[in-house]
Amino acid sequence: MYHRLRIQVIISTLFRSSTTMSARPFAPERQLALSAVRRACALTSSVFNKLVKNETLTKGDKSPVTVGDYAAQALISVMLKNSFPADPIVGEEDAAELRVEEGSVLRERIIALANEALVAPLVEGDKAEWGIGPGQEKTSDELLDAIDRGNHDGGRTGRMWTIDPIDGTKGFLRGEQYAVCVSLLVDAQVQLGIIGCPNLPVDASKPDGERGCIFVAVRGQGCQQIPLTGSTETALSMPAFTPSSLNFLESVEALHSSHSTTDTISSILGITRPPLRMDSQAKYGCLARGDGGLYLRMPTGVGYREKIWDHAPGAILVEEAGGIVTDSRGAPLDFGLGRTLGENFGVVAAGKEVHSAVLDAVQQATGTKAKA
Ligand SMILES: Nc1ncnc2c1ncn2[C@@H]1O[C@H](COP(=O)(O)O)[C@@H](O)[C@H]1OP(=O)(O)O
Ligand SMILES: [Mg+2]
Ligand SMILES: [Mg+2]
Ligand SMILES: [Mg+2]
Repeated sequence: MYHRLRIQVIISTLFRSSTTMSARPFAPERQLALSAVRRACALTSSVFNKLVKNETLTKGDKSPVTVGDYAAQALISVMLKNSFPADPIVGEEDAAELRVEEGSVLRERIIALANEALVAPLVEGDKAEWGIGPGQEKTSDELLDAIDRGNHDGGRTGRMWTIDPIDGTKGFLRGEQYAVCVSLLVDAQVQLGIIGCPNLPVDASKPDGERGCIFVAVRGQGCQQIPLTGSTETALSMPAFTPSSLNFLESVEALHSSHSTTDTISSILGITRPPLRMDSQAKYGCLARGDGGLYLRMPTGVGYREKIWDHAPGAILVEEAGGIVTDSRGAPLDFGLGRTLGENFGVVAAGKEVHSAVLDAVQQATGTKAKA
């Protein structure tokens, strides 16, 4: 009797844990991508500390970013290939320039950094079968091939990952905000988004407190924040804003998003609080947790096409935290057009309560026609 009961308890415990694991779509992808982003954040922080802070490479020199970009994309791509070998990747970087520089200091640095990140000891949640941990070095050719696996053209159907190994390069060089960004698209819909922000305060009300957060969202499973150095997950949901309590999140770089257009929109909406300017997709994470009520990205001119890796991870964070993300005409962002979002009509991300008022204001400010 005692044995039967014990067996039943064991079976039901096993059943419960296996159903919770298998019942959650994209659980393996989430776990692996979290680990990859965490490792890539450690890599990029070490590039900053070793090469930028002590000015081994000057800030005017593009190479520290290049080293970090390539090495982080190689690392993430190797990890994705180990577990999901059939999934293509739309990554920002490609290795063409590195291939002609065999033996160069730059290339050797990149290989060493990627391998250092791959062989770092396993932490909670990591699995050796992901091809990480001691002894898991890759050759130069394997790492260059991994970078080039990011050459996929994108498209309307099938599974594909996006990687932006360092988003917000200007912020990275200033020692301010930047982000490591990964997403999984299935038939052009974002199903998983992960953004690692090594320099972002864990709590916006404590700007001098602990720094380093990861934001993660799976479609239908909400948006969570996890400290970079821990595993405690905090569910995020956007607070309800009204125009009087709203403030903008926008790019630091006026070339990336028109500050003057947002100023006009701000006065149409009667917003009095100053904008919160920061680089990178950290803005989407901050919006999801309520540090600001509205992220606007208004084109500064014709010609620039937004890239899918610059918006797919962020968009799902905001949607899963209860917000709405569209272009400035009210149309959904289309991640099925290829590597870019096609024609660029900006981005409007905001809470449900204010999104349509913002679209109206954008229409007034720019003379464009917003969809109902
Ligand atoms: N003219 C432009 N308009 C909008 N975004 C741009 C433009 N030029 C570069 N970007 C991209 O903006 C992102 C950073 O945005 P933010 O200002 O919000 O931090 C980067 O991915 C950067 O791409 P890239 O990595 O190729 O430089
Ligand atoms: Mg980017
Ligand atoms: Mg980038
Ligand atoms: Mg770039």
